[in-house]
Amino acid sequence: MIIFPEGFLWGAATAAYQIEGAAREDGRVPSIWDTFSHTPGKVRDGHTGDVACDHYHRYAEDVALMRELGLRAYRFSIAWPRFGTPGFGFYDRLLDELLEAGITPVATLYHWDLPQSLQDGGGWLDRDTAYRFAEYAAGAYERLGDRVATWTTLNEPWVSAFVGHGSGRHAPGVGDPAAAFTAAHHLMLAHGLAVQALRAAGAGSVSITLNLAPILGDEEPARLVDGLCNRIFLDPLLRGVYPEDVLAHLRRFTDVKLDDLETIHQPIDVLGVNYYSPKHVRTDPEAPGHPEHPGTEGIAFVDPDGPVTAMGWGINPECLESLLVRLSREYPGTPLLITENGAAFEDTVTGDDRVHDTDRVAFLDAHVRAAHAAIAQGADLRGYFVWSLLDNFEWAHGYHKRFGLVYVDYETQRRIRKDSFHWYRDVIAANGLR
Ligand SMILES: CO[C@H](O)c1c[n+]2c([nH]1)[C@H](O)[C@@H](O)[C@H](O)[C@H]2CO
Repeated sequence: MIIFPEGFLWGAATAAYQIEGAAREDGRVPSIWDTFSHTPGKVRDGHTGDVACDHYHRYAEDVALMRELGLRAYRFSIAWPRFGTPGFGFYDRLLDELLEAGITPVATLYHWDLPQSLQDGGGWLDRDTAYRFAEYAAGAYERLGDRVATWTTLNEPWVSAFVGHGSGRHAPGVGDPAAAFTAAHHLMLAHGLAVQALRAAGAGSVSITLNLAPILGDEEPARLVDGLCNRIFLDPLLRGVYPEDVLAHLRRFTDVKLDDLETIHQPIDVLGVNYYSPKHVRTDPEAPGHPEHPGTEGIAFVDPDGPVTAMGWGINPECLESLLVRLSREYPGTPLLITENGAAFEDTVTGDDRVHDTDRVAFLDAHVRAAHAAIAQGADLRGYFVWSLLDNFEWAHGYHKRFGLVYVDYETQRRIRKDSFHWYRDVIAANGLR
């Protein structure tokens, strides 16, 4: 029997644009993802978050599913586009429902849905946006701070910066390496300013969530890509410095003012870690480089061999274990939360109205065991959040990729519990695995 520490925070995670819908309801203003998804060719089959899982209206039913799971915590994001509108009252209703169900709310302030009006003013390429974010953070705390247990400033600044501004595969759809590094810096500045604002308002627990991945393969390219993906955020946020190799690299692309490190380096109470899969690289003089990793000419990003998920991502629980152990040794003193781990597989509803997602159960089982192995090696891991509670809008893939413990029939909005839902319910009840 594998038993987790007493009080281990078993959770599930979602994000506003991916599940809420009600895109134009109660005063919600457009975000960059409304603009992006309504731009032909950006999202598969023209899917948008206009309706999504209709969670804005069905939140009580979804919290009942969380209660049935026995979730200790629920990670969701607050839509900045609803801030300052009548629709912001949705979060009062959601929080009251969660607390009534005995579920600890973990709120992300920014999960990629920047108000389009700020994008029109430069977005993350404009330093001013960082200050607007801190004002939003303080205002959200004023409204909801009495009920949110942990505030997460940003979800995955690497994706916002390098997928949104490097390749342009995500909103706002900019394809410019210099813009990517500038956005990355301003996002970290936004984090630091928001932490200061949250602390000043009285916030007890503050965090940030990073997507982190071990970089496997040839040593030299792996070191560079580790710098561009992992250390470019970990070091400023947790050490107050840009790593020298990363600084030299990013200076090839941008002369953005970088002397904000004291602001960026705010003490946080927990580091959120989103882990799905490692990256694999090798030296290849012919390789053109990767637009989401600017300056990687001569480095090939290799497809994983072995089993993959429906996203084509390698299945490698051992890398979760090694990542958590590395973080605890190289960045000691910051407790960790796995804020996302999960997998998309081709789910089908069988005649008995079930979804026998054995692949997902196997994936989650292996990664929960890896998390436990990391704790056994000293990692201060406080919790594990499955991505995701519900099937939902998977960004540029639209609704074609299903990550949920609960299947969503988007035609009827019916929720169907997958086998992984029942498996996870039993893990939480046992606080571990057989
Ligand atoms: C490489 O995976 C990234 O870390 C990552 C994967 N995911 C994420 N980040 C985002 O935080 C979610 O909004 C996605 O829905 C989810 C599934 O794609």
